[in-house]
Amino acid sequence: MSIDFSKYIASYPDFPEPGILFRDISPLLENGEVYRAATDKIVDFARERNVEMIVGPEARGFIVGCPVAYKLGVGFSPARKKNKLPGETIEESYGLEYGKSSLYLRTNAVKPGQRVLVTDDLLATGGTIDATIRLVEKLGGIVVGTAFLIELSDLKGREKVKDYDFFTLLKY
Ligand SMILES: O=P(O)(O)OC[C@H]1O[C@H](OP(=O)(O)OP(=O)(O)O)[C@H](O)[C@@H]1O
Ligand SMILES: Nc1ncnc2[nH]cnc12
Repeated sequence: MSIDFSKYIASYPDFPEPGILFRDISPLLENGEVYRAATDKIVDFARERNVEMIVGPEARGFIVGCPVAYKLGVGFSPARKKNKLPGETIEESYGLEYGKSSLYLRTNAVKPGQRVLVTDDLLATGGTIDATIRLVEKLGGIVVGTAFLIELSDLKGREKVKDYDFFTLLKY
């Protein structure tokens, strides 16, 4: 039976600020069968690319990337926001649909030449995924794919990841 994943995305106008139509993945996550089916699609995408490591940005990139890492038996390293990661880290800053921020990755997170999948829940302007990719590449990792649950096409984030294999479950 094929699942209509769009039925499990909730939309909230003017959240977290006026003018933003927030696409919430919570209903998808709250349904075990649907969360697993969505994860399995990304697992298939990752298997075809011999992924050895997954990196996802805080916070929703963890929700998408961790179950894929578990299923593949590969590692997951979180790209975190300011003052969250101890030890030696590298930093990349980026702009958002709302706001500006920085992401940090442990300098040992990825080995040079490692095949890395970058995951997040949603691609909007592409700032977050671009910063995450830059972190991985700074450490010598090879980004073999980017995977999302949702792409917001109007915001043209796809242009930021045009050089990478791309997977999205849903497009708006
Ligand atoms: O393509 P972009 O324009 O960069 O936007 C997409 C990013 O924005 C959201 O995260 P947010 O920064 O709101 O953080 P959160 O996951 O901690 O809620 C979302 O989870 C993506 O990571
Ligand atoms: N419209 C949106 N909905 C949910 N998360 C987002 N992150 C950036 N833009 C977003």
